[in-house]
Amino acid sequence: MTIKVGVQGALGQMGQEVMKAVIAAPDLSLVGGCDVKAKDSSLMIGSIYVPLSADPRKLLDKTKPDILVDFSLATAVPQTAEIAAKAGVSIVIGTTGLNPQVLSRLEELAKEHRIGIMVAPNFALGAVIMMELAKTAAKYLDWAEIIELHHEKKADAPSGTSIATARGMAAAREKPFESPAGEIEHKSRGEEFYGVPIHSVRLPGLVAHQEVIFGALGQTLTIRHDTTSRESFMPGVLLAIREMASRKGEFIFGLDKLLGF
Ligand SMILES: NC(=O)C1=CN([C@@H]2O[C@H](COP(=O)(O)OP(=O)(O)OC[C@H]3O[C@@H](n4cnc5c(N)ncnc54)[C@H](OP(=O)(O)O)[C@@H]3O)[C@@H](O)[C@H]2O)C=CC1
Ligand SMILES: O=C(O)C1=N[C@H](C(=O)O)C[C@H](O)C1
Repeated sequence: MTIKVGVQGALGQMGQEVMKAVIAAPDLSLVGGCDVKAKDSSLMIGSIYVPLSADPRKLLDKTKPDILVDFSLATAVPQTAEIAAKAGVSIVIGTTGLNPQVLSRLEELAKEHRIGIMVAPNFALGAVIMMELAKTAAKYLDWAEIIELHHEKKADAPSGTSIATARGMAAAREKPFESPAGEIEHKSRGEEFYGVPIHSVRLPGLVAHQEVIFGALGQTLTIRHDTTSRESFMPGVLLAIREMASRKGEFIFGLDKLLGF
């Protein structure tokens, strides 16, 4: 059976990549795109006309997707999710910067409306492995900091990946990470999440990169992941679409859950 897919944030960097990947997948059908700057019209991708709208309600009514993939802006997600859930459409969300209240509401929506909802801060396999390796290292090494580096157009900071990494690292330990004794709050020391300082770099020329650096007596361990192209996210996004189409009533956070980690 073909899974019908709509894309929110369709005119953005990720949205365009997702639409290409969906068109290329034989078991998926791209039925439409939605974006704040779209006019009610259509977009030609290769030889396919994709209906576009600025209004997710209109798009869902007109194109009736099974799944809506969202790569837009954190502030857009709550409203889009309510609309999709009421229409019985499952949702795969890559948008980062969602706060815990929004995540809880998404969990409720999945159950209330018997739809699948997945939120993943990073769909690249290498990034998921980096997060898993960081959890392992965090069990043994007492000092850690994260540096995340992204393109200059990124809206949120720190990245969703870095916050999820810090959360996983802290959960893997029995005690908090160490930090310098009597440290004064210097702005340049980054912002702490789950006891791990995170430093954000934004520069043209970068795509998405992260280093998790552990320290111990006489040694450091650096785990680094580099995204050099947004194609890296597509196998993960397609896996999530295929899985969430049939996981009615389930809320899943993180691609690791679908990869059996
Ligand atoms: N989970 C993952 O693996 C990944 C997640 N991301 C995340 O995905 C999101 C998008 O990234 P990226 O594609 O680079 O960003 P872009 O800014 O390129 O794309 C976002 C698109 O959404 C549009 N948009 C903004 N507000 C709304 C709204 N209210 N309704 C509909 N569309 C809206 C933007 O329009 P406008 O330009 O006018 O604002 C833009 O066209 C970010 O949160 C990013 O962190 C990115 C890469 C991988
Ligand atoms: O905005 C991006 O580009 C990315 N955002 C995600 C994040 O915030 O972690 C995933 C990846 O780092 C690319």
